[in-house]
Amino acid sequence: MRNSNHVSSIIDQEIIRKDQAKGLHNLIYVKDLSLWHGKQQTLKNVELNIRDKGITVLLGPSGCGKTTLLKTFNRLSDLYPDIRTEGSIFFEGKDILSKEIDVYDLRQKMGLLSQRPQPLPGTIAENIRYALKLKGIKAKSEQDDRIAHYLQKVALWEEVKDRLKSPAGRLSIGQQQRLCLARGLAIEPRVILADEPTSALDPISSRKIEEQFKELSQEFSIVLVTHILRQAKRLADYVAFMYFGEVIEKGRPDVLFEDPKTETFKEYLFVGH
Ligand SMILES: Nc1ncnc2c1ncn2[C@@H]1O[C@H](COP(=O)(O)OP(=O)(O)OP(=O)(O)O)[C@@H](O)[C@H]1O
Repeated sequence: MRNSNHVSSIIDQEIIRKDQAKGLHNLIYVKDLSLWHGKQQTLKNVELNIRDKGITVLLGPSGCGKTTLLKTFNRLSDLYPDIRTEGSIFFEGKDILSKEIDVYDLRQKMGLLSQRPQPLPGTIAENIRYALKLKGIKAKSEQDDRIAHYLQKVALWEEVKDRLKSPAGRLSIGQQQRLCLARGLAIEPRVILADEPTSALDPISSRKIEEQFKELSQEFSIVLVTHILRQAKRLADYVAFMYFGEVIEKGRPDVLFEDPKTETFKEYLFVGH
């Protein structure tokens, strides 16, 4: 990852001051971000602000770089040795691409919900208890209270309260995804990064996840990757449309969907993915 220094946070403070003067509250600022996988450039000069609270949707056809962008937010991109970046991502006054960043801390603040639910081996309760232990919550009674709290928060409590000690793997895929969301919330993130979180789910389970996202967006910033146009229309407070590694249109959904500027986005809307 690229090196950076305190100049980043000075720039960040200036941008924040300007935004606040305009009544905007942004949490993440992506500035001129480019990313290469080896020789292939996957992200090209991305400029994007992620709102503080609400749902920012990264929309676009397969292979346009949505997941890659999402993974740079919690530095999961570090896992690939041939990745090189230029540009910055400002979050809480720091450039998260800089070497000085505590990646462990960053990943706690930027929780990731992946396409396929990935429950831990063990029981339903243990899945959340694990996250609570990571947060340093040791007392069993407090852990139990919080397990109930987070399962309620994802509307799973009524379905599982009598079988908390049964294996998480026995839940339906939709329930597993809500359990993973509850486990992520137990870490108390600031941002929820969701990579096509409903793609493995049936329509009813998908709708439940969408409802949870709407509720959670009052409290958290959610960055949602999807290529489903209808889902973007249902959920987005802000949309970035990506194409071949570039953000080519962005803005409020009412404006963006009603008045697309580029032929590419018009065609995407017309085909209606
Ligand atoms: N680890 C990697 N090594 C090399 N190339 C990669 C790697 N990860 C992604 N790519 C390439 O980067 C490009 C963007 O992929 P990415 O997964 O970010 O797209 P996407 O918009 O999320 O697509 P989808 O909707 O299909 O998941 C693709 O050309 C992909 O092949």
